[in-house]
Amino acid sequence: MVRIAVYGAGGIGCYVGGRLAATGTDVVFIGRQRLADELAEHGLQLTDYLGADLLVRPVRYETAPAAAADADLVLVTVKSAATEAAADELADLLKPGAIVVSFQNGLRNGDILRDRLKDRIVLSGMVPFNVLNRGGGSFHQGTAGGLDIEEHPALADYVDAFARAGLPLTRHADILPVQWAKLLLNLNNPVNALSDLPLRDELSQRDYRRCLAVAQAETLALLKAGGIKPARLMVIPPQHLPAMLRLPDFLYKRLANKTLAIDPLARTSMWEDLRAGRSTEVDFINGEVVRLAESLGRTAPVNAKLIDLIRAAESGPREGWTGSALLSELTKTASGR
Ligand SMILES: NC(=O)C1=CN([C@@H]2O[C@H](COP(=O)(O)OP(=O)(O)OC[C@H]3O[C@@H](n4cnc5c(N)ncnc54)[C@H](OP(=O)(O)O)[C@@H]3O)[C@@H](O)[C@H]2O)C=CC1
Ligand SMILES: CC(C)(CO)C(=O)C(=O)O
Repeated sequence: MVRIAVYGAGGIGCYVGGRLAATGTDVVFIGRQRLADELAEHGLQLTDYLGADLLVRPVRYETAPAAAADADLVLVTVKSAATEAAADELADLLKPGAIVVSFQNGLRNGDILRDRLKDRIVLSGMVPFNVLNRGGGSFHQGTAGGLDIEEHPALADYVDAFARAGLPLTRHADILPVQWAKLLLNLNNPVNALSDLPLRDELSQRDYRRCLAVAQAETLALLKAGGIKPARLMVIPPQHLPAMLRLPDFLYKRLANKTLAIDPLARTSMWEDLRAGRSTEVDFINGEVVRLAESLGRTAPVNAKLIDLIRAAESGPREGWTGSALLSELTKTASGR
């Protein structure tokens, strides 16, 4: 039987690993003592937007990296800033030929792992859905989706386990367009974190959506200039996202109800980071847009401004931004005022 290790088992790791464990796969979770204690006390409870409710108990949750030593497949689910350290911890431990998958946001985590984990198969993956850590060992999937992953023949041994877990793997010959498409959606992370609202409430307000639209429009123009075509992850093609976001509320809601089920609990991972007083992944999301712009001899003022605002929020509490105040800040920036 294959053994799977989840390295950095927080929101995504506990949820994905938990769904696998709930359907009979051998999973070891590796992460922090506070979660080890929570799961020892309560077990791992997994709920989703469709009403699923699973309890996994007992859970093998370890805090020492060595617990990954005999894994055939390692799912890396630390936040992006922790990837280098995780890779260094795993480098001398993992079996040669072990498969390591980055199920993280951003574009660079796979490369960071690949550089440090020679003789292993390193693949990039993408998690399209939202997971909320509700505390007490309870994790909630708030939006729809399976898992996307870079194609490799060695994945054949795992496809059934993920399908059984209700998280089927969609395999891609080229994952970069998928990662860029996800990054376009993650441009909402700073807007959501600054709004201090649940995702659904935030997206139901046109001014916040217009903030996201200006960040996406800036990014789409740069992708076009750079010859990068983001994949289509939703019914709406990526190029049409800003226009959809700018629709008046009643039209947007009508369209969103048909295409995008978000439950009222969902928040972004960046909101969770700000709330917990951690540094965020803004440099791995909006920072990629700024770097793309620089590589093309251009600028990305809206994304650069969002980075500045998140940095300020990381260094101290502040009331949530209203949509109109944030929009005026971003449009002032975009027009160079
Ligand atoms: N949450 C979501 O809804 C989604 C998240 N993602 C992406 O998935 C990735 C994971 O996010 P998420 O699960 O929310 O993050 P979490 O912070 O919830 O989980 C990561 C966990 O890893 C722990 N950790 C960090 N470094 C190590 C290490 N060296 N060894 C062991 N444990 C470690 C962290 O502890 P500590 O905090 O103490 O460092 C934390 O508990 C991110 O890239 C995120 O953007 C993608 C889609 C949706
Ligand atoms: C699923 C999504 C887009 C929003 O929750 C996300 O990736 C995140 O929170 O980081």
